[in-house]
Amino acid sequence: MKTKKIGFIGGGNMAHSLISGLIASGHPAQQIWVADSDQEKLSSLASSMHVNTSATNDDLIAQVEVVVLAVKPQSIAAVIRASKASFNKANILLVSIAAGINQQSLSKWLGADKAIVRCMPNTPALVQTGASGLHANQNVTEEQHDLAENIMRSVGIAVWVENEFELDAVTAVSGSGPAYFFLLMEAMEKAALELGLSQHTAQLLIEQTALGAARIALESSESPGELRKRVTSPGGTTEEAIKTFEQGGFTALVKKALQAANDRSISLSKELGAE
Ligand SMILES: NC(=O)C1=CN([C@@H]2O[C@H](COP(=O)(O)OP(=O)(O)OC[C@H]3O[C@@H](n4cnc5c(N)ncnc54)[C@H](O)[C@@H]3O)[C@@H](O)[C@H]2O)C=CC1
Ligand SMILES: O=C(O)[C@@H]1CCC=N1
Repeated sequence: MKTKKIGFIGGGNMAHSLISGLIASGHPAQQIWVADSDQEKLSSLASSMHVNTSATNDDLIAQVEVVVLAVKPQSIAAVIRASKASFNKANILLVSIAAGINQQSLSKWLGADKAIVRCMPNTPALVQTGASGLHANQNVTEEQHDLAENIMRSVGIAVWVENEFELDAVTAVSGSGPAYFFLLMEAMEKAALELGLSQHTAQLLIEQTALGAARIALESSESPGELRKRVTSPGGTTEEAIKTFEQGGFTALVKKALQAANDRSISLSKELGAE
């Protein structure tokens, strides 16, 4: 995998996370190409990460064996259509990370015989703690399947889903998921300031607590519910906080929020997909 040439069309937030993670995991920067219509962004990416840059998307496609399409969902159709001739190159694999753009649309724009992996990563790839869901179409060879998995594995965990619709749920759970935890951290920080802690102390305690909770959940065989009970002493402080969360409809609200993200992934595919 280390010898594979990987190209990123779009060098924004998610490409930055993936490229940083790839380099940190040992993938040579010289084997990575980036193209971005924003020249300033491209230059800053090249100088901070020492990756190759391509003047155009077509130049990039000519250089690499796998293209990770990392532009906004609204730009996917135009980007693929504009480079369709370049994508005709043999044995090229397209990995799309766009939310809500389905295999059917990608195949229509690119060609029904093309190898496509639809993937939903997340930004913790930046620190090699990413979580990705992947789905391959029928044209993806075993080697390409392993290649896509290896790229995502080098920046975290990678899970294949059998049914493509599961990627809408993956998007709602882990694609958008980091933002939910950040929202909770933001809210906790505001509350901590009101309780009299300094910003520095509050931030330090909250970040370490989030890390500790995630590590215990990962390393323990107990469920989050059981782990929560271990913190919750009868008649104690946690019980009061949990009661307050539930009185405010916390669990129901989380369900509603994830459903909304899942539904947005589906509606994006209708709004932006090929007819
Ligand atoms: N940000 C996130 O947490 C996640 C994002 N995604 C998906 O990743 C994709 C990219 O998202 P972000 O990185 O957040 O967006 P972004 O806006 O930070 O990056 C997109 C980049 O594409 C460039 N671009 C636009 N048109 C282009 C073109 N024609 N050719 C080459 N480059 C072009 C822009 O200049 C920009 O640098 C989206 O489709 C999104 O759904 C998936 C998982 C998580
Ligand atoms: O918000 C979005 O649409 C993208 C996809 C998952 C995370 N960010």
